[in-house]
Amino acid sequence: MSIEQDGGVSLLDPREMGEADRLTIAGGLAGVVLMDNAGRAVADALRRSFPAARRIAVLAGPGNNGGDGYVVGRLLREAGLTVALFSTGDPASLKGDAARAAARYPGPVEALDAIVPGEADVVVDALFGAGLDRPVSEPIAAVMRATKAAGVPVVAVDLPSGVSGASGAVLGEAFSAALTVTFFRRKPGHLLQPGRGRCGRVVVADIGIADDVLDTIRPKTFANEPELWAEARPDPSTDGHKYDRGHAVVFSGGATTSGAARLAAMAALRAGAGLVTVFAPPSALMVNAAHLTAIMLKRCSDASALQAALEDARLSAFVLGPGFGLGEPARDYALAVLSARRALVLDADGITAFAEAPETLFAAIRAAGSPVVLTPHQGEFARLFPDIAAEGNSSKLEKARQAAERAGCVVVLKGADTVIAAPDGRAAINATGTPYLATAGSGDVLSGVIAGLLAQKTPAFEAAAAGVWMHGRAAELFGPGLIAEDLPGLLPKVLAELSGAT
Ligand SMILES: NC(=O)C1=CN([C@@H]2O[C@H](COP(=O)(O)OP(=O)(O)OC[C@H]3O[C@@H](n4cnc5c(N)ncnc54)[C@H](OP(=O)(O)O)[C@@H]3O)[C@@H](O)[C@H]2O)[C@@H](O)CC1
Ligand SMILES: [K+]
Repeated sequence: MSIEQDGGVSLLDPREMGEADRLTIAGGLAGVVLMDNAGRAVADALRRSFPAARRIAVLAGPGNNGGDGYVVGRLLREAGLTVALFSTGDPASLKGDAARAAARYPGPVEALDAIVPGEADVVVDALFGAGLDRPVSEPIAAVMRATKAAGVPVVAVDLPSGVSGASGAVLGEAFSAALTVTFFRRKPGHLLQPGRGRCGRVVVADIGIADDVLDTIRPKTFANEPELWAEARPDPSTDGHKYDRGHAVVFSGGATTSGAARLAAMAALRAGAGLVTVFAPPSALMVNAAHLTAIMLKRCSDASALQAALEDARLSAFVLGPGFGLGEPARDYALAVLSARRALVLDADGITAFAEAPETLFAAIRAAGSPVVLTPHQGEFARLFPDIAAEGNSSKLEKARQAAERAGCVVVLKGADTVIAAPDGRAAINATGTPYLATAGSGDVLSGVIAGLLAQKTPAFEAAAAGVWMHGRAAELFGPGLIAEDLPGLLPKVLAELSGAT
């Protein structure tokens, strides 16, 4: 059994992980063996990451996460390290596998508040894992604060204590780990913020749970990584005609706000659309003409002109919103594209334009049945889904899922941990990108990339997920000083990476 499991892209919430555990035990592997394997994986990862560490403090909680801690303590002692173990309660009150692990621990068990964190080279956090269900309160929180203040590196078992595995929320006090060792598959809390920022490096350990338990569990939450959508990506076959790669259309706003459409159009072209046209109102024709070369330009003065243009069935994917302006034209154009059953990316003003009448939009999306992707940031999301946004207890993952189900289309809820959700319940959490992506026009580029993939017939969920990943990866390749204009030009490098990798 190797320590590091490939992990795969599936993410398991605590309930699903419990099922993986039960299925494995029902298949004949004892729970105590799973716990032993978990503890061994943590001990090994710790020794590899901190080879010079000699004095280890283990903080053990009241459940099975604490049980893992007793195993770690025992194995590190056997390896010749100096281990002190501090427990939240009387070890005699532990149950099941944790009680058995504690019984095999060969050293003294001290009270939690006896710890002097500065005397340890590494602290093992085995307080709470998947079972955390309420904020960490005093006196445990005080010990966590003292440990943090001492600046000793923390190795977290499964999750940094205080981080919810399901939502990434910080419940009360939480550790910031240097290394987190989790088991079988990552959990949503390892990717959703603020949890992701508390995990440090995440290692996924093989503890003997077979991959085929996933056939029964059928997880619907994923890390947004190429494995998730590699097969759905357009086939860049060499002998195709440009029309085989689709024709994307981006609607331009007026003369002074037309740059956003050009950013989206360039991104759609770089993402592989065969042709891209900017549809511009008469006032913005000249400024667009002055800036566009490979991208075509067409006058579109009102909804009836658009209706006429939609007669051309080759126009396959549309972007509406970037710099477009609010009000009636935005609504009319979106509804016209939907009634012509074309793929649509609705962003920015295109989303806000439906703030007063979201049901009109959702009904049109359902009637169209064509691929539709909404790309709101938090503020735009709250305009379209005010009740879902205001729900204090639901995670970003749940919010995006509920919104996708209600709207009947793919929803990309943007941020440092962008969530892409489909109406069938699938959701992916993205981790590519840098803080430099928070720059003017960055969202316009994203909508263009997604439209470029939709134009090539990539299904909506995969197009949105791949687009978000590629957008973030482009930013990573550029680094500091990024502006939105840089992003489309970086897409060829990203595509080359993907072709090499998949
Ligand atoms: N599943 C698997 O495949 C495997 C799982 N394994 C390991 O098991 C871990 C999950 O174990 P778990 O379910 O016992 O939960 P865990 O995180 O120990 O916490 C539960 C305890 O904490 C308590 N409690 C909760 N919140 C609290 C708070 N704020 N403040 C105070 N107390 C609080 C709660 O108390 P109660 O609510 O009953 O009062 C209960 O006693 C998992 O993370 C992994 O490390 C591995 O061994 C191998 C295979
Ligand atoms: K922990």
